[in-house]
Amino acid sequence: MGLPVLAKKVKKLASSRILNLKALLNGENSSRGFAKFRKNYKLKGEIGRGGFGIVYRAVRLSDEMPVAVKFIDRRGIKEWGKISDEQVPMEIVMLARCAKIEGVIRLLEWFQIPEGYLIVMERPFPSMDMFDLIKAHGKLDEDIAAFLMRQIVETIQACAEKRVLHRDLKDENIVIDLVTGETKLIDFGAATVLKKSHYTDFQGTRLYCPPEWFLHSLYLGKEAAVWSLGVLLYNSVNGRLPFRNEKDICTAHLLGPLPFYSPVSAEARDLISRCLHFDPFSRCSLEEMLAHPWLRRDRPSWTTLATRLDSLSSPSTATENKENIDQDEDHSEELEEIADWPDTQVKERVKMPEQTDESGVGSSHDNHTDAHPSKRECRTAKTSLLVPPSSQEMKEVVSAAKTKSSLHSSSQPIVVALRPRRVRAAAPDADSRSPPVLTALRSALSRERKLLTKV
Ligand SMILES: Nc1ncnc2c1ncn2[C@@H]1O[C@H](COP(=O)(O)OP(=O)(O)OP(=O)(O)O)[C@@H](O)[C@H]1O
Repeated sequence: MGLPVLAKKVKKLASSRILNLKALLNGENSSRGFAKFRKNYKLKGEIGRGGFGIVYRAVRLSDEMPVAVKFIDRRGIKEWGKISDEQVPMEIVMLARCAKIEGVIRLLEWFQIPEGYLIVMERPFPSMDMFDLIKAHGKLDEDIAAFLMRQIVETIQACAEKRVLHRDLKDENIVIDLVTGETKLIDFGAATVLKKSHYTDFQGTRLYCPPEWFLHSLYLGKEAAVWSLGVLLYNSVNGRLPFRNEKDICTAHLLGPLPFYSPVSAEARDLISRCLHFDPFSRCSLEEMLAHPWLRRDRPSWTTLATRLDSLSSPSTATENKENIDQDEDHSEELEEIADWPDTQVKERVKMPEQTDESGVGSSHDNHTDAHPSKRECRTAKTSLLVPPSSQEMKEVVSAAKTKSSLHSSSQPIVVALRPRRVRAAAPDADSRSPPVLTALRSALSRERKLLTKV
């Protein structure tokens, strides 16, 4: 059985198992951990899901605080750690270590149930993840990208000081508070203790992964993080990822500078190229990133930037993305009985299998130039099922790319990267022409007004 087929089967299996947990959450199999959870929180709809977990929107009953609840399946937990002598998933240990870091989502508490763990986190309201923000606008205005990136780099640096390495930096894992513009790093499912020596395991997202992993099956923590930040930055200002697969990641440097598909300032290009340096020892450091003029430059406030976001939204993108904003309308009655939901109504963030060759190596023809973006909208987000290519395969790729680079004409774009696609249930919407950020803010304000009148 080929790897992609195997990966699909495992994901399908995991996903069908996760769906059965709706029954568990409604008390049919209720355990002590969950009974305690039910007493304090009210579960609402689903926000997203990955290979071994689902994230739900919920509220804390004592003060109506919006929270997010992540269920992680015990069988998908790869690394464990300890908190006061209790064995818990590393995800919880790492989140707890970062509790005081502004740019990291705040862990409120966790519950153990026989099937896994429920992690309760703060949920900025209204919020949107960076993937949805980029998707809503095609790409980000450089002021907005820099405003967000500066916070993200500072957060990664603060995590490093706590000896936490996130290992899955990507647009989907950055939640943006739409009122303040603050970024919150989420999903510490691949995180581990930051060490000085190299790592030989990886569970993050492969399109954000540095070449040394594919070439040598090892990487250094901070150097790999800087690479991922470079991918994120390129993605923000371009609206697409720089690399399509491992082959692109390992050989793009042989083919000249990365192509840009929209006007991007020389300063931004410079920072991107410093982060995406093939040699990890020549890559810039986190400190150098923060000292770079593109990140240091004074930028307008979030209030100004948010209006720019709205004026950029076309009615169609606004319609498509309005549903992705966490608006927290009170659907509590209909959402309480999650088990009754037909699966088609669940707002899915299903990861589609990538349509390029999965291993990314050894393909006989390179299709950088003849790529049809429409054919490659999908990607597999997690690399957990990815086996590193053999060194023989990589040698073939590198030698093929060297031959190609001598033939390469600079007038041809060499990398056509894909935008990931997520499947979502379409929601009927009366106010579909409002730009998403504005609509979310309006709804937040009206909710606040309602609360004030109650008082
Ligand atoms: N605390 C939060 N506040 C708001 N939204 C959140 C929060 N946590 C998660 N989300 C939303 O849920 C989505 C999935 O969360 P998360 O990445 O933690 O799940 P996952 O199961 O690990 O997914 P993946 O397998 O893709 O990494 C995020 O992209 C984000 O949009």
